[in-house]
Amino acid sequence: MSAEPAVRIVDLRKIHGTGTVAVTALDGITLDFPAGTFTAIMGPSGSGKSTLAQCAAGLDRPTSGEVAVDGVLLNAMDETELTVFRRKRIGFVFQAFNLLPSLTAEENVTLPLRLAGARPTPGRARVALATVGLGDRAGSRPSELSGGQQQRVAIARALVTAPAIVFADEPTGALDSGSGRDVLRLLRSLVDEHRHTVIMVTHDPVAAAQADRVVVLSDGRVAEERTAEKRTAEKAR
Ligand SMILES: Nc1ncnc2c1ncn2[C@@H]1O[C@H](COP(=O)(O)OP(=O)(O)OP(=O)(O)O)[C@@H](O)[C@H]1O
Repeated sequence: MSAEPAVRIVDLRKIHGTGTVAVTALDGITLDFPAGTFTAIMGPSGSGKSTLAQCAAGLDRPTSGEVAVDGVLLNAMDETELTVFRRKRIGFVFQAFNLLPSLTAEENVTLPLRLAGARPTPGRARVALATVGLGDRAGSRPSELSGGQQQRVAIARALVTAPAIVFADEPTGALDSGSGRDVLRLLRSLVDEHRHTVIMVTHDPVAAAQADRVVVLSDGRVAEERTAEKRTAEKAR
């Protein structure tokens, strides 16, 4: 096992805007996200959850502080290096799925590989789609899939590069409760069965209950950290 956490953030600060409209979204956050764990980030609206995920995933730049993914410091990278690194090592799942409507499930899934300059074999996408339970839907376009299935394609797309970390920002926010439950079970199984590392932003306590650890933010700071004792006890059995 790698001694490095999948993600380490140290004294992370983010100020949006400048002068009189400046908003401190993150006010000194230090957290480790160990490999093979599932963490939920909770907190009231405006507490900094999405900003934390965006900065930790290299989609936004912190004002100060450090972000390391799999031991690699993101701060020092220029935009091109960051883009290349993100494509290979970081998966992101959005509330609104963000699939390209004209592409099949398989083409959506292989997009990160093609953007990274690789010529993916069909097998890569099939494995990722099979992992999310959609091995038989490779040729379907998003409009032919339910919301839950589209989100699972988006998860397969996030997994296809074998990333060090998968970020999910309100992944069940656009789904009915049944499909949402399926997506949460899938995220859980990615951690339990495939040793992926997941960080999920959520408002929903039911969603957060799937995680090993819940980090609660308030005004850009860590207000509380809880580990799921029940789950930890179950795992130990
Ligand atoms: N691009 C931006 N420009 C200016 N202010 C921003 C920007 N993004 C976020 N903020 C502000 O930063 C603070 C944290 O926002 P953030 O979206 O991270 O919170 P959140 O906890 O994810 O909220 P929500 O649950 O409503 O999505 C808020 O006060 C927000 O208004």
